[in-house]
Amino acid sequence: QRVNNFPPGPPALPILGNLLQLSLSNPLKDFERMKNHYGDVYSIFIGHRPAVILNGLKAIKEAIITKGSDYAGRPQDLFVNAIFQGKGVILADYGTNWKEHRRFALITLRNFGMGKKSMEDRIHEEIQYILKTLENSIGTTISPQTLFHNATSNIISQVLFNTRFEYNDDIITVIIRCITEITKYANGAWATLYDYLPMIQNLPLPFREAFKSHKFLNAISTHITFISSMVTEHMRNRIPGEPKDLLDCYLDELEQRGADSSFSHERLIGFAIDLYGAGTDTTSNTLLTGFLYLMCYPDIQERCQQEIDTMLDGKRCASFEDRHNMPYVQAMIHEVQRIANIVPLSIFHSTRKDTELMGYSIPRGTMIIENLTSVLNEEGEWKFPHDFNPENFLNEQGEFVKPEAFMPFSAGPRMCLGEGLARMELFLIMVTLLRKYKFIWPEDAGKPDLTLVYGITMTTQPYRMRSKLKAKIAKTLHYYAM
Ligand code: HEM
Repeated sequence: QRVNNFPPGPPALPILGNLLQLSLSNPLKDFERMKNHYGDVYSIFIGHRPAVILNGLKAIKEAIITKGSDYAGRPQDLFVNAIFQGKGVILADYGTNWKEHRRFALITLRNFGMGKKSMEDRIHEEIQYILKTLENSIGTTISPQTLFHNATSNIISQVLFNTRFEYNDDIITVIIRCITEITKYANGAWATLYDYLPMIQNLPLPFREAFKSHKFLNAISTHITFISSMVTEHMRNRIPGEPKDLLDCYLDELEQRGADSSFSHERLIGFAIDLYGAGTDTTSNTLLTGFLYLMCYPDIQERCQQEIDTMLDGKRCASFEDRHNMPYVQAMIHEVQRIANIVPLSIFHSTRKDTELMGYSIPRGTMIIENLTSVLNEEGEWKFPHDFNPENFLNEQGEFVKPEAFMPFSAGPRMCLGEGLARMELFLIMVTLLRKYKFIWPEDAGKPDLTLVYGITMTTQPYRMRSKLKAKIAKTLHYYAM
């Protein structure tokens, strides 16, 4: 039963709630259908538990920005909580642990060079490996999935562990596969069933055994083992007071704070798992969507390249500051992020007290699902809500403008804390690659399929791409080989 003045929604069945009205493999269309029927704020029942779905800029803004503190909790009784046990920052509920770890992450990432030269250097170093891989693929086609996942994983790995891995390294290949599986399984059919019907956790064998040996749990335990080994290695080899990476900084902080803070070795593992996973899968999937669209829209690719060539003329490499002189490229990258819709339902929030939204009453502890998809393609907020068109981010003078409805990183107190790093990576990687290569959809690859695959993060269908040295670059190759 919906309590008085609770947002409306479809009638729910006993035990199952609205389970039968949602596709377990991709509920995005069902959410949109319900929005058209019940309005921007509606509710569904996940088993016996109510959840409120927020759609559109107005409702989402009121909740997570205007009343941000009321909506900044995280549900603590989902499948993913049972697995990760609230040790990191992403799933941690509002409170001292989350606040201290979030603050520490933001400060440390900034000190490691967010917006500063050193982070740019690290990203440029990794770009050299991407360029080498592309160089070796000339005359043939490559699958960019592994390439971009390896590159973004190495960038965050440098920040966390001061380590990078070769692209054919066996360990990292497994770890990246685990991360991509986790983001698909964590809100896939199995996890959703567990959340809808928590009683399945207590069913007798062999069901539980089958569940325990499921690929998802294997992926998580491999990932945890990898991060734990990194932490152990840092504890053994670090020089106190001389941090080389974020793990060292954390261990220094732990020593200074002593036993009664929220910092601990165990929490460090959860924290590093979160940053590593969130830092890898999101940025790489955005790049994958970006290059797929640039191949499908060669005119947009070419216009970006013209701007890049003009603005970087005589410069050895791009710097993040250059974005201010490249309105079209900026617009293209933001448009890629809008279309890529990387985290379509954000990470679920929860209310911290009884509150209100658009006239409805929302009790404390209600699960809140921010439907970011509904804002990123909201009619009335975009010039071309359903097309890929960088004009969505350009004003009549051709200047770059960022509409309020651009929120792929969400907003408010729980907003993505890796935004700065992600934006720098996207800009430097896309600009450097587009400066040197033209990307072409292989003639024998059939028609490109732009349908994205649903998960906590959206991914493209696997595809192959052909890269060709740009004519101007081909002539001056020696310059870049320096
Ligand atoms: C294009 C890239 C990225 C996108 C689209 C993205 C998007 C998001 C979104 C939508 C959230 C949920 C915010 C909320 O609950 O309201 C989030 C949270 C988070 N992201 Fe990102 N992210 C990206 C890159 C990164 C990177 C590179 C890192 C690591 C440095 C990172 C670390 C995190 C963390 C730790 C949280 C949890 C914040 C909290 O609960 O306080 N993300 N991100």
